[in-house]
Amino acid sequence: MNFTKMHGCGNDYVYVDCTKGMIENPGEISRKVSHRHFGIGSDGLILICSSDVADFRMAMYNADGSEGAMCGNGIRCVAKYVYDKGLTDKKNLSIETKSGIKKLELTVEDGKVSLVKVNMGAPILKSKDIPVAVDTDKCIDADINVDGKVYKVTCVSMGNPHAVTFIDEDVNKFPLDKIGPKFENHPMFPDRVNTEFVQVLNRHEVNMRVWERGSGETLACGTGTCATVVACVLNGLTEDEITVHLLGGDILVKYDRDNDTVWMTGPAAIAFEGTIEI
Ligand SMILES: N[C@@H](CCC[C@H](N)C(=O)O)C(=O)O
Repeated sequence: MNFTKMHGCGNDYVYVDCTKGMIENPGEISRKVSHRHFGIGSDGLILICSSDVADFRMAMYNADGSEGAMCGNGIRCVAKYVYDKGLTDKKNLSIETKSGIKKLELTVEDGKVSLVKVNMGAPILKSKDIPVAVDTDKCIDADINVDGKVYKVTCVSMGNPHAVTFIDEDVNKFPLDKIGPKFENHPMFPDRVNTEFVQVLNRHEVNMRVWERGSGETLACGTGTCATVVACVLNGLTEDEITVHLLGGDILVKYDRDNDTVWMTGPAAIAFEGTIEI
């Protein structure tokens, strides 16, 4: 199988061009290629497919083989892949995902995509649609007891479920590997959850670390940055356009409340290419 290893702010996936034919058992292949010691090493697998309703279709799988409906860093990399490799010459693309069709604007420098702006659509706030098992219509600044400690969470779906947790301490010192899995598998989240731990720096910047459903700690999460900015705005903590600092780089997110639309802008990069026997 030919592959291209790409990343958006260090959130790395193995990308496979399936425009001429699908691969079988993508979940199993994702588990295999993602392994950092016995595989290629990645946060999961992303398939680039043809679409009947958009320019391309993206299918994404986490490192544990589960399928995700949307991937913010992944969709920017798909845009770079199809443009840089000449599968399209369009700088305005539509990409079908399991959470709908997303529109993207590509910035091209020296013939290569450097930055991608994505219309991520409207955030989903209704508890039952995220899903979050609480008896309130929305889950904003709600208490959650994890490992004997009460945290405040705001839950948002950007096509996939996120629990945004604001913390006062230095996010880099937070014991994510211990607490992250407890959020992911907490009974409040029937489909498991991606959790963002967020330290607000000022009204224009936050630091964020993420524990992703199905992949563990990653260096960045695009949908997670969008959920974070929506949560920041809903809790009155920041302006509606802010920079999210992640372990792997920065992403700019704007929550346009008037049009109930989230915009995400960030980089996409190719790390290396190769062939693997599967
Ligand atoms: N890294 C992603 C999100 C990937 C999917 C997630 N782990 C899930 O299961 O929902 C991003 O950049 O958005």
